[in-house]
Amino acid sequence: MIVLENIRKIYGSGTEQVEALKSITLNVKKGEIYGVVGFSGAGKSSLIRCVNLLEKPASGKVLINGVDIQALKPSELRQQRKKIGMIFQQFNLLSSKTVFGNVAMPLMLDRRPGEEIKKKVHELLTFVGLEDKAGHYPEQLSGGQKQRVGIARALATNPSILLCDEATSALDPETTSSVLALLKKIRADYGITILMITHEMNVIRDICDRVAVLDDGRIVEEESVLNLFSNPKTDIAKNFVRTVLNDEIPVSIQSLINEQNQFHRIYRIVFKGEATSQPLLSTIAKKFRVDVNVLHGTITELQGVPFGNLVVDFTGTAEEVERAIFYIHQQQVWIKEVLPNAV
Ligand SMILES: Nc1ncnc2c1ncn2[C@@H]1O[C@H](COP(=O)(O)OP(=O)(O)OP(=O)(O)O)[C@@H](O)[C@H]1O
Repeated sequence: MIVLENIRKIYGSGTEQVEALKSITLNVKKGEIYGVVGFSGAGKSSLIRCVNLLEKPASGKVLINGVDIQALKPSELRQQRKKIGMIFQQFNLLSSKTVFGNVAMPLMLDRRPGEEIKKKVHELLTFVGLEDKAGHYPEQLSGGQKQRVGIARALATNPSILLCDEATSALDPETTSSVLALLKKIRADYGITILMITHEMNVIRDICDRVAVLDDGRIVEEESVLNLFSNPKTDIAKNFVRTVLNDEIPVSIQSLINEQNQFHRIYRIVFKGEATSQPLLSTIAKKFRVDVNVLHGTITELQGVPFGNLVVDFTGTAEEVERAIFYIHQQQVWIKEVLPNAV
């Protein structure tokens, strides 16, 4: 659906040159919600703007539905761009136009008949829940309402792709949730493929299927959201995951970790999906001669799948603890000993 092949983006020239994207390759599938997360300056805006050629790559290919859009004539590119909607952090609404006028704008530029425009704008405003705000001006709207207008406008030309440029970064948490729910509905109702850039890992957790971690112009990790959250590999991905899943072990527990011995050992257990509903720890306590004590943990939901991260203290003979650990491995549950200074 969206394929980027070895995209490089360079700003400036000579000694002032900045290589914002260093050979980016990614493939967003039809109907997918794909997130790119990175800190400020990582290259997120450059990346998303290369998808509709608002920025021209220095080299590499951009394929949309198999079409190399850099090879299109200007008129063909204009047609192609109608299939790629975009929403922005600062909404980019025209303050001199009403809500109706803003949503109608792409259709007017496309010279559609007035009746068709009226019908379509009404349909879109109903879809985003703003049918009663058609005559209002942007300054009379809240941030969340402005973004809904931005979304309605982006959908006006029936795009197959929606690009979201930090679409919720200017919104409070509750409004963010409602805008994310609307984006999910767009995918469900219209089958639109969504590519979003964000620095907020909670956005990735709540809505994306897959995620790429961008650092200094490179994708350093790409995974399903479930896999990235359960087993981030790079330090930067670990830091992003920590911003929403607090898996750091509290200082009060650190001393217990340092005092571990062969009868008293501490493990981190990561449960995914069905494993979270199994009474694993009570089974262990019954099946083996070990005491199990949960020291710390969180349980959340990722992509509709329950996900748990627990720090557990096992007490028993070394042999019994090993048997219990072996049993946990057999249940397809991830478990690893927490060693002093390795938390
Ligand atoms: N027009 C420009 N001219 C020169 N350098 C630029 C330009 N736009 C971006 N850059 C540089 O390219 C790099 C990537 O910037 P980009 O805006 O893509 O990152 P970002 O991850 O979106 O950051 P932020 O979240 O702060 O917007 C940065 O070093 C930035 O300074």
